[in-house]
Amino acid sequence: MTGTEKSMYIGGRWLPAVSGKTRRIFNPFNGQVVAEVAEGDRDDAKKAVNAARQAFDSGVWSDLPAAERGVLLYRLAEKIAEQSEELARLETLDTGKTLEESRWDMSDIAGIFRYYAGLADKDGGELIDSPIPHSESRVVREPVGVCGQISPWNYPLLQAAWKLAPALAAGCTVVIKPSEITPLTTLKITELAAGLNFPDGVINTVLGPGHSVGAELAEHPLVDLISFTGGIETGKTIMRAASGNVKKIALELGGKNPHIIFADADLDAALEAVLNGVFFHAGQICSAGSRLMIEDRVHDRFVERLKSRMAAIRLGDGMESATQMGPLISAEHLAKVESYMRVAESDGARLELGGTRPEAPELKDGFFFLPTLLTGCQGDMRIVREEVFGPVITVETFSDEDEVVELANATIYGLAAGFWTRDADRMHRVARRLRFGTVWINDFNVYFTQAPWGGYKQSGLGRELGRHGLEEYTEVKHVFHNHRPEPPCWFGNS
Ligand SMILES: NC(=O)c1ccc[n+]([C@@H]2O[C@H](COP(=O)([O-])OP(=O)(O)OC[C@H]3O[C@@H](n4cnc5c(N)ncnc54)[C@H](O)[C@@H]3O)[C@@H](O)[C@H]2O)c1
Ligand SMILES: C[N+](C)(C)CC=O
Repeated sequence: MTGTEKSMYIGGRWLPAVSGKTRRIFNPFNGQVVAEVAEGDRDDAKKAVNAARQAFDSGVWSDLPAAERGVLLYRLAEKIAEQSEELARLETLDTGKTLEESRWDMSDIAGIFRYYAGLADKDGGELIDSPIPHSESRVVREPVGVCGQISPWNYPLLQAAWKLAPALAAGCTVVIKPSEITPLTTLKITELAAGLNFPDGVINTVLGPGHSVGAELAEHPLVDLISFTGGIETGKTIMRAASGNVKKIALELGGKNPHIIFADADLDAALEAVLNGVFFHAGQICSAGSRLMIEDRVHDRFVERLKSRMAAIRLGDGMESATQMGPLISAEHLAKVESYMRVAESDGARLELGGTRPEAPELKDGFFFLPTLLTGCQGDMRIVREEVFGPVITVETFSDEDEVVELANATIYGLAAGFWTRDADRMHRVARRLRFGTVWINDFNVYFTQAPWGGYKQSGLGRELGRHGLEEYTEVKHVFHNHRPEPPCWFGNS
């Protein structure tokens, strides 16, 4: 690690925490310390907000022609692409996910910055057909202002990029806070950005816990928008905190995502999608298809095949090319996933596979949990209703379309859902009826920069990615210009 990677970046300077505290960052594969970083608190967050406020109000970024902002974002994208292998390795060290997954993320991330670099100058506003003679009516989009951005540990840099790129393209200034346990790649791209000509105070990176640094960003009266990705309960806390100055809020929260297999589906392709849908990053994905719903006519056959494929998944060090699934993020999270096995058992679910930590001696120092399959599940079981965020699949059966749509929609979540069928009419019917922000037909867990991402119901507010992701960071202003003002005489003549 270099000196700068240990500090926070505030107002164009690398700074230690005001308190002088630091935090150790661990590799979830073996529990070894991989870095030590500054551990900020509310004072550091306040400094960063003030720097972002000053930069925004000075117009040094927001008044720049959007095309020029785009050029800088494009340069940052190129730096990310050049350094993608180092970034991917850092992400794997920090999260335990396989290097192959981290490489995909990094390639996506460079693309996200390129996309918003290109979009920055594409919205020149809109002329409205004014009903008032001799007047002009225009609608323009302007940057919201200072944005607090809080990201989670499962996709540290990807989720940060979904926030940073559109906010900067829109002309906002930002204070980003990565998860306290996975700050390394966010620090690294801050370093890359610092090497370019972003004006001081436009990008500020603060480190530290959610309950202090994150809470300060959510509460601070000089922050105009808070964008958060993480758990539902934290999202609710942030909504409450943001109400003090009626901040704009963007929330990307959890999911419990149905993956529906109709009997007429291409079952070979569906089986692969079920595996990808849950066992990427050991199931620590907001859109994991952990709630599998199989039509009863094909249930037994599908479950047997799934079980044997799951049993063959190779666990190990994300850095090794043979590894297919890495560890969970931490000992605490492992304990939480494990505790769900007792919940499942008392709910009456049948354990078909896994359900414990692996016994292999080479995995003993990591936070591993075996790929786990639970059958005989019902929609009202806690194991089906709650987000486990681990390598765990629950299986329910159904016998017709109405039944499965009703069951799938009976959840507080609404992030994503997918279904497999060869029936074209059913594709339209079911896609329309599922109440989720993303619906996949004959696929699962597909997301890309050009299409919006976000949740219905308690899975969130607002959208990231695509043009919608840029609009989140703008205010809409109506400018009315009367070219021939005449006295209205409403109150008589003077
Ligand atoms: N919808 C999506 O696109 C999406 C993407 C990734 C992750 N997620 C969700 O994220 C969750 C896992 O991430 P996590 O465990 O890091 O979530 P988390 O809610 O515990 O933490 C997320 C971030 O919020 C901060 N935080 C915690 N308490 C805070 C508070 N009181 N005020 C302000 N900030 C606070 C944390 O420090 C961290 O940076 C899962 O529920 C997952 O589904 C959703
Ligand atoms: C949004 N996504 C799928 C990249 C990560 C969710 O945890």
